[in-house]
Amino acid sequence: MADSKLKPPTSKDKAPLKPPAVAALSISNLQLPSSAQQKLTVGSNNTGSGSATGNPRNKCALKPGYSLMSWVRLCNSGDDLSGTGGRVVPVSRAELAKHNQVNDAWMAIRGKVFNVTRYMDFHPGGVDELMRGVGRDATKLFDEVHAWVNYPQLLGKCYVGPLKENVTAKVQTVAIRPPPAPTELVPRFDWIQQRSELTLCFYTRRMANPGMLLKRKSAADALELYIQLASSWHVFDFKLSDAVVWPPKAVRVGHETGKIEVVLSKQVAEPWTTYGSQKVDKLNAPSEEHYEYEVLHCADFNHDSFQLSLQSVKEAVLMHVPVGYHLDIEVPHNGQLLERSYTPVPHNCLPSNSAQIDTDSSPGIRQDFLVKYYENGAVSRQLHQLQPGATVRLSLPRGSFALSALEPHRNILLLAAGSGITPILSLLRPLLRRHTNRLERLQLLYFNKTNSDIWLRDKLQALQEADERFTCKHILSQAEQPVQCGRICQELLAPLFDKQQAESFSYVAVCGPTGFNTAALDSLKALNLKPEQVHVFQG
Ligand code: HEM
Repeated sequence: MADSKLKPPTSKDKAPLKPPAVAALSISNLQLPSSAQQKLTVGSNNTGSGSATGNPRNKCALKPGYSLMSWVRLCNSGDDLSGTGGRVVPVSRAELAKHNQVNDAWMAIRGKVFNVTRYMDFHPGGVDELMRGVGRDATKLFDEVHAWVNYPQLLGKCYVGPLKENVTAKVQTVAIRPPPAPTELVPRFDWIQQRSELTLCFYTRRMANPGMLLKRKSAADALELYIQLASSWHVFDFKLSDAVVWPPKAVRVGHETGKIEVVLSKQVAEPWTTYGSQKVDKLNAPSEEHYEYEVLHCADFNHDSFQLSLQSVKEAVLMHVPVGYHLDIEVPHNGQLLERSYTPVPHNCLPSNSAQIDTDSSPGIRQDFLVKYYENGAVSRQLHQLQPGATVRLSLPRGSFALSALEPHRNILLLAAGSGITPILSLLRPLLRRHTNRLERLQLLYFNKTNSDIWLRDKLQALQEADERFTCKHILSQAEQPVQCGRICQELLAPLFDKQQAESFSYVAVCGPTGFNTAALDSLKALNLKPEQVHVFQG
């Protein structure tokens, strides 16, 4: 009997039916899906053009040392892969055309220019194929070959800047976004009302970890709501029966239930016969990728960090960031735009002395950050100088953390170093409040140089006292007694993965600087943890 898997390919087989295995890779969080790794291991030993996945397409054998893992390492090495020294530089088409050599290769995809010079030898389709797209807008070509490839993540560190005069490309971002897979979830809408309130409800899926962006419109009976599910957006454009008060009275996003509720006060308290009407578009992403925010508060937090609280200008948007996702803060400097990723800090984690500032503003109108100040860090230096009222821009939520991946795990270890604590903080509450497969143990090992570098010690201590399942251990590299002294290494972690122990950890989330993340990943691999048991956030 013929094995269908071994059948020679037909031209139909070449159509992009392949599951987007590569899309699961995240540079920003260093997570390697097992399938991607396998593919690479085999691919790098191949001599022909056969595919490691058994998918007989035009994949090339990669030279030793040019695996996907090596690319991830290079991306996290701090090397300047974009060649712009971390600056975002707008690029004209004429300028783009000049970078068309193998040793100087730029490429535009969906209005963004990437320097792919260092990626050449890592490209699974080979150098010659990649060269077909350099020096020009390669969006169409890229999509024809492999629309599913998650290039924003793979090339995140190669980003040069936006392609100038790129109005059409911006529109294309919306239009060309790969259509959702047939199984893709579409949020279900429902509504309920009281005399004075209207509640809009959206049901996604358990553990969907949705993001949300609510936009005020000029008319008081209209609003736009965008729901983010992984990398896709669903847009609900509402025309309500009557006027409502902005901002909403409450917004609730259930991490576990996947349910979103937006509670609006009616301007006139009376029963409505219907909520109004809405148009849904499941392919569109918000047309704007950045939103204006003004500084509410910028004040030192400890000897080398500060708290930055931002509020949407004119309260125009309300944003809920999915657990483990980050926002890019864009700040102008000398005619250029500097950008860096920061994970917002949950309100309940903020130092209590910041409570004087506007704590009651509707959740999501405000975003709070703890920022480490680097003497040579252009972005942190700029942000530190901001006065209340100054404006910056925030991107849409970005990331690829899958909360659902943690659902089967009841013993979870968190490894954080320095300011890498911020994405970890966003996990604490959702994990401890999880009802399904209730957590047994959540342990945080928090690595710092000295005591004075520890962020939010009191808050972590209070959580430990409030919930016996949570423990936090501080590990200092320049220790003052009596805390534990050390650095991340296999010996330190080994006892936590002793299979003889009933409570050995089965999942680890890591966030710190590159060196820390790499050391953690190496140690965890040596302790036989599989890629799907580890998530690394970029520090
Ligand atoms: C626009 C010019 C490009 C061309 C003509 C091209 C061509 C190809 C070809 C022919 C393959 C083998 C296809 C196959 O497996 O069937 C391939 C694979 C691949 N390319 Fe490209 N490529 C281009 C740009 C890029 C860029 C910019 C990236 C960076 C993110 C990239 C990442 C990949 C990856 C990850 C694979 C493996 C895909 C898989 O396993 O399914 N390519 N490419």
